[in-house]
Amino acid sequence: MASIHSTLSSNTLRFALSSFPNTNLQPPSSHIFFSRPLTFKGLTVNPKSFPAPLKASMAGTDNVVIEVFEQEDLAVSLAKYVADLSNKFTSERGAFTVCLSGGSLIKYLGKLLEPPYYDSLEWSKWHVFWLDERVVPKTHEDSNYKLALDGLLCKVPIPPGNVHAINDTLSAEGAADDYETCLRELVNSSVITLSPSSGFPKFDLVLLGMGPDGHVASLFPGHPLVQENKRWVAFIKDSPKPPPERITFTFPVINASAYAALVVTGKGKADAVHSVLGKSQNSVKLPAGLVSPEEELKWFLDKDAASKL
Ligand SMILES: O=C(O)[C@H](O)[C@@H](O)[C@H](O)[C@H](O)COP(=O)(O)O
Repeated sequence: MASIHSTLSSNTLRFALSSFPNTNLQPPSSHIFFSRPLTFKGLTVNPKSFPAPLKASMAGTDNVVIEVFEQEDLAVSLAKYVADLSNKFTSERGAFTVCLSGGSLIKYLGKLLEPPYYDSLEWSKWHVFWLDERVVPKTHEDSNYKLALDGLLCKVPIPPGNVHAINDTLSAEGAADDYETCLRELVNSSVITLSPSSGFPKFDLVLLGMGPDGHVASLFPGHPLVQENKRWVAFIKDSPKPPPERITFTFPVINASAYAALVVTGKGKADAVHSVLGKSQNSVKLPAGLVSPEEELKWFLDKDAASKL
C-alpha cells in the first residue's frame, strides 16, 4: 500500500480503486492498467505512474485484467493477446480452441492478418467455434459465421475441418442439439478438454463482445437462459437483439474456459461497463458481470466505453 501511495497521486488511486467496491490490495491478482495516458473526469492517468500490477479483487472473479485503450491501440493489444495464447496452447497441447462472438469483435481481430502474426501463428492447429450464432443460412448477412469468414477466416490457413459452424439447415432447437453433439465428439477426440472442476468443455479462449444492455453471447439480462446450468449449448427464440432465433453457449461453458476476453467499445456501452465494473454494481448482475473463466478474464475497453468508470 505504501508503495502505491508513493507512486500514484491520491486522486489517481481513488479513481482506480473506486472501480472496485470490493477492492483488496493484497492478492488475488487483478490488474488495472492503461496503455497510454488517459483523461478521466479531468484526471490524467499515466500508465507509467501505476505500479505493475496494481492488485485488486472483484467479487466472484479472482483474476481480472482491465485495460483501457486509445481506439487504435486496442486491436494491436488484442492481436498480441490472442497470439500469445495461440502460441501457449499450440506448444503445450498441439491445438488452440478459440470461440468467437458476432458484432464488432471480428473487426478488432483484423491485426492478426498483419505481421508478425499472420506468418508466425500456427493456424493449422486452430479450432474455431462460435459462442453464439444466429439461426440463419451461413450466407445470410446476419450470420456470425459469414461475418467471421469474410473478415478473418477466409484470409488465414485454418483447415476447413477445424472451423466448427452450426448446421444451418436445422431449427434453433435442432442446431443447438447438433452443436452440443459436435462439441461432445471433439471432447472424445481430445480436441476440446473438459474442466476437471466443472465437467464442462474447457475452451482455451473465448472472445466476447458486450451489448449496451450488458448481454454477452446470446445471454440477455433477465432471460431464463442466463440461469441454464446443464446444457452446453442452448437455443433462444425471443432474443431482444435481432434476429430472434439463436443458439448460445451457456454460462457454465463460458466460465469453464481457460481465458476470456471481453472487447467493449463505444459510448453506448459506458453505462453497462459502469454497472459491471463501477462503484455501484447492480444487485442483479448483468450477464457480462457473470463472466468468470478459470484462468483470466481480460477486458479490452476503449476510452468511450470506460468513460463512466
Ligand atoms: O451475435 C451477436 O449478436 C453477438 O455475439 C453479440 O453477443 C455481440 O457480441 C454483442 O452484441 C456485441 O456486439 P457489438 O460489439 O457489435 O456491439
